[in-house]
Amino acid sequence: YITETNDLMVYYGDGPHSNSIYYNQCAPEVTCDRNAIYRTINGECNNLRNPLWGSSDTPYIRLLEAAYNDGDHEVRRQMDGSMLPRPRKIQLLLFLEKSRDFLDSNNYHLSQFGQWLTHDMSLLSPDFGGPKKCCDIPIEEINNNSPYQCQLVIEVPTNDPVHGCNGQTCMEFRRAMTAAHNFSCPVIPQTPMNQATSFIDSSQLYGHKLAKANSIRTFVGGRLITDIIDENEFCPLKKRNGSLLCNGRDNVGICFEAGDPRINQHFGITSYTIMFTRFHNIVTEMLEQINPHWSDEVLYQETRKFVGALNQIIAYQRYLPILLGKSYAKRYGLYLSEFKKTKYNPLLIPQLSVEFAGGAFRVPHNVVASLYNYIGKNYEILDSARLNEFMSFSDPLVKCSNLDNIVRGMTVTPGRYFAPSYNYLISNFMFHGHNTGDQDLLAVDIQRGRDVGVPPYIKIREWCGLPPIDSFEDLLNFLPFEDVETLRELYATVHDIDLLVGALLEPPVDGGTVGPTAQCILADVFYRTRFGDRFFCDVEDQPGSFSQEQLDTLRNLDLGHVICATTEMDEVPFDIFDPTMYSQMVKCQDILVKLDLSAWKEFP
Ligand code: HEM
Ligand SMILES: [Ca+2]
Repeated sequence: YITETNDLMVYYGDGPHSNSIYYNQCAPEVTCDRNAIYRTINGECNNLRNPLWGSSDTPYIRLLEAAYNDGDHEVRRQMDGSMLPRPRKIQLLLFLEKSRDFLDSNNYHLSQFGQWLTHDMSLLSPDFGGPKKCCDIPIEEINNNSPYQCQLVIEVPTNDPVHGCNGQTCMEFRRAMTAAHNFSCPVIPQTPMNQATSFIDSSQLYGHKLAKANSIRTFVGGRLITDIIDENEFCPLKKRNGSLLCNGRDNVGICFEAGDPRINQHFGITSYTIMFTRFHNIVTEMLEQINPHWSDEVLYQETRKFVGALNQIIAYQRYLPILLGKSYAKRYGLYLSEFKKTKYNPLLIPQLSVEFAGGAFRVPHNVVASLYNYIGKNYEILDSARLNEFMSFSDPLVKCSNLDNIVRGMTVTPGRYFAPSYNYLISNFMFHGHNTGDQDLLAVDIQRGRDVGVPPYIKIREWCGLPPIDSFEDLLNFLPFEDVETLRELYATVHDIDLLVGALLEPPVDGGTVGPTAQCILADVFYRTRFGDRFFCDVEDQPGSFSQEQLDTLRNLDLGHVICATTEMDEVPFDIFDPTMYSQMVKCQDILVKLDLSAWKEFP
């Protein structure tokens, strides 16, 4: 089940970790229309032999055996049988002192496009059943008999330098939904379920399931539903009550609906969803002008296909080279070429791995910056906001031109340099003001890895073919002495280190922003989501493949066109990830001429 394509290990679907039990015993029967020219909303029938591959509500695959103490769900132990170090303790000893923000040569769109892409591919949802608040259970009473959801709440030491003085002894954490617990499929060990479509198909905008997708369509002229506030178009408003993220705060008036439930998480992701919703409606109107005979359904699907392809192009042409390094991305088939189109491989399972969603793709949390600037038309700083205080709180976005000012700020402000740490605010006060209480994203990420049975760092490094590590001393080849000493203090042996901890400490690869272990796990998934996607933008000879002319149009578009078309900004950096201080600006009116859809004109 393993072949080598340019040295990259590719697991095929009949391998031992491909969840065949789920597909054979528990998954619904699906019949596919082989001639369908559009993707289904939930991703089914992309792979015609295994119609559920890549669709929403399917299990993540594992690259390696799950690491659980009891082979099912209990958090793994260290080699000497002792408990792993507490996640918050790891944050405090190893990372917190490095949590200041240094300026990067990329702007905020690097982190924001990254999160936007994550929400397209992965929704590893916590289980919100059981007790309302896990921290209501006294922390010393938590054990294996506690409600499943609450077994891994995060303990805050009493001498915590940040929270010790305010008396917070517990941070909320809920175990992930699994096939066995939440989808009545007896998969052992516990296997988390992906509620997103793993394909890069803009399902975070349109919905990962049909009912959601339909609920945000107007069914007129291909448009998505919007609400107008002060003459500007926003995602539709919904009631706060019952909404995952808006619910937990006082004084919140605005709560948006969109394809993905995380739209209200913070104003960066909210702004992106609003921009892409506006962009959909602009494109669909342009298509209607060119093809007045097209029905609502055709307009909607053609626009969805257009937007999905554009996001793939931004991901592979613009984002991945910065993340993984351009030469590596090219070498491993992750860069699109005009001359060599993507050849679809139906044997490749287009699922995300547990190691990716529960570990490696969280490393870029290290580029999330603490402060967001509102910047005006003349580049004056109007205001700035702490990220953590505006999580689940979109109200300020809809006032005056604030969305435009935030997006301008994200464009012209250098982002956070990829340091081996998360910023101080999300390390201590994430969701500040929310009724969950303050959280530590790094501790959550470490805990999530353990929750879903991610194997330890050294094992994964080895799987990646990196030089073997047998002792803490071996780590000195690439880690600073102090970090190795702290790791030695925290963990029983070098084989016990958590994936996220090791991957975050590794110095970045040449030309990229993540270390070699994260690079390898990310490459594995982005290879699958390209070559395992029958509707990938430049796949030829499938029903619904783009014409060469259409593809040429799409390839000339970028995130900058979306920003120009949907905000009041009248110029953007030539390279959209470069903050202006490093980059030349281009006028929106000049670049928007490229948004010319004549290649879509149909001659009846
Ligand atoms: C911009 C600010 C961001 C914030 C406030 C944020 C916050 C969060 C939170 C609260 C979670 C849930 C953690 C859990 O319960 O396990 C999460 C998950 C995750 N984040 Fe972020 N994140 C941000 C940006 C990013 C970026 C830039 C990336 C990567 C490029 C990223 C990748 C992920 C991934 C892969 C997950 C797991 C998602 C899933 O499968 O459900 N995030 N993030
Ligand atoms: Ca998707």
